[in-house]
Amino acid sequence: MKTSGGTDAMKRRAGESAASTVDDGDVVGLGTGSTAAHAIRAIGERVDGGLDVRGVATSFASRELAIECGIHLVDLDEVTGPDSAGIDVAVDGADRVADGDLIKGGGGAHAREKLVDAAADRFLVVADPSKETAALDRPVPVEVLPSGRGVVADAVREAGGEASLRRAERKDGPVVTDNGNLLLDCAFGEIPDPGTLAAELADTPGVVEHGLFVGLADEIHVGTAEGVRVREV
Ligand SMILES: O=C(CO)[C@H](O)[C@H](O)COP(=O)(O)O
Repeated sequence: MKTSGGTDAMKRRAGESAASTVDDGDVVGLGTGSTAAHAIRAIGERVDGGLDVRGVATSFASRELAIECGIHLVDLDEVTGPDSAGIDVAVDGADRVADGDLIKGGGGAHAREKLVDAAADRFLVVADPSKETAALDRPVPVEVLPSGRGVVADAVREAGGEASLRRAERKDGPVVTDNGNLLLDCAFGEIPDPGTLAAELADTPGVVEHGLFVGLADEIHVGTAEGVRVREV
């Protein structure tokens, strides 16, 4: 995604701030998107300087970037489950941040992002100030089984929303996720009770994962023109 130099600098500050908290020996969840990419590059620079970490990618894109940055990668199932190392910290971006709750999935990677971010001991959100709003107010990306898109769209309408299939920009047809599924962007207007909507979406047959991240974030790092604001939630 193309951003202005100013916004990109703010995203970079947020990414670098979160990357600076990674410790030697950590297993690190590597988020997706332009802000998370700054964090991945900053972790890569620390790896060049001798930091020993293992990364868990949340998407094809974050995997490619991590490889380019020299970060040793492991699969999620190598570090989770009984007697496993676990994930020490995950760093990921967001499309909206309100009261510590998030809308994610602008890049269509929220299913794997949620797996990794929720499994981490510490989940650090990295954002620029445009992502902060009083209420979650943009369409919620919902990954659906391809054959279930009509069923899910009907359920979204019954819940008071409107679902639109995300279409690809450079091909005729829909966006297909890294998991081979489709995406519905579901507009509900302002979401007064994200927890209730999250539970409703999760209960809908055909939904693989939705982009509401409720109560998962531990710290929000917001890059600004002056520096970085860090807030625990
Ligand atoms: O959820 C995401 C991808 O699924 C991204 O983290 C989110 O879209 C933010 O992206 P960016 O940092 O480029 O603004």
